[in-house]
Amino acid sequence: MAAPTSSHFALPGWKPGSRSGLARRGLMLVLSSPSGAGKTTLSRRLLAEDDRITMSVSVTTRPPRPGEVDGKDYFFLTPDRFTEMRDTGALLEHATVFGNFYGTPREAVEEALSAGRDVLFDIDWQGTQQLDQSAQQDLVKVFLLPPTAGDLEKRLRTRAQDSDEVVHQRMSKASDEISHYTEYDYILINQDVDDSLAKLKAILQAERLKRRRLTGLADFVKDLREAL
Ligand SMILES: Nc1ncnc2c1ncn2[C@@H]1O[C@H](COP(=O)(O)OP(=O)(O)OP(=O)(O)O)[C@@H](O)[C@H]1O
Ligand SMILES: Nc1nc2c(ncn2[C@@H]2O[C@H](COP(=O)(O)O)[C@@H](O)[C@H]2O)c(=O)[nH]1
Repeated sequence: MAAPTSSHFALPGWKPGSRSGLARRGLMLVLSSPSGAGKTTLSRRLLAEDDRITMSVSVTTRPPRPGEVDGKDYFFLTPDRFTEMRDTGALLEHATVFGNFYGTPREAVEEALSAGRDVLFDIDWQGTQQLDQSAQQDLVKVFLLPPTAGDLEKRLRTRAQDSDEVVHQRMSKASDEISHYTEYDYILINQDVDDSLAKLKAILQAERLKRRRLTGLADFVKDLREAL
């Protein structure tokens, strides 16, 4: 496992390779919300400010929006290719959302986690339920709410990347999506992006310090106690 590089989980006295080195398996930070509440916006900000978290790039059969880049925003697949990945177990979770297929490629996530990196997911409640069954201990689930229904519609419209029909379809599903908020650990009302980002970073920092996530802690404490 890679040596920890941040003071967030390197205790005082930690030296690379030393017995008291603390490492941890990465955690899986899930963001869900009704469409347009701000997951993509917050994810980009978090990724720009935290170099220990990696985005899970989903596969989808939805067509690219203007400006979206294949391999960065999504891997855009044909339905046949998506089905092949799903049927060969290459997806950690998958769901049909707004009539398109979406899924999380397994390999990249497993590699990142075992290297001690955290992974950020922008997925819906169906995918979150599936991850909860397979990776409950690693999962941190955050649900974003818009401040008002009017704000949500305005955000979908000002994003200006979807047709009126698509905006209408997404608004009509928002209430159902929101009904799943009770399945999440944390709720952020995304009024102000800077404020939401600060809260998201605080959640991440606290979750990284959870005792059960730290490997090597028992040895560290043993060494410490022996030296007393
Ligand atoms: N706190 C905020 N205040 C005002 N506008 C916001 C806020 N957060 C995001 N937005 C804007 O709302 C629009 C939708 O945001 P974004 O694309 O991040 O939503 P999303 O949850 O990722 O949507 P989807 O589920 O459809 O992918 C964007 O134009 C974004 O700039
Ligand atoms: N279960 C999954 N849901 C996903 C995945 N990737 C994205 N999504 C969710 O789909 C909707 C629509 O996204 P959009 O980019 O078309 O606006 C949104 O709720 C995403 O969170 C995935 O891999 N699995």
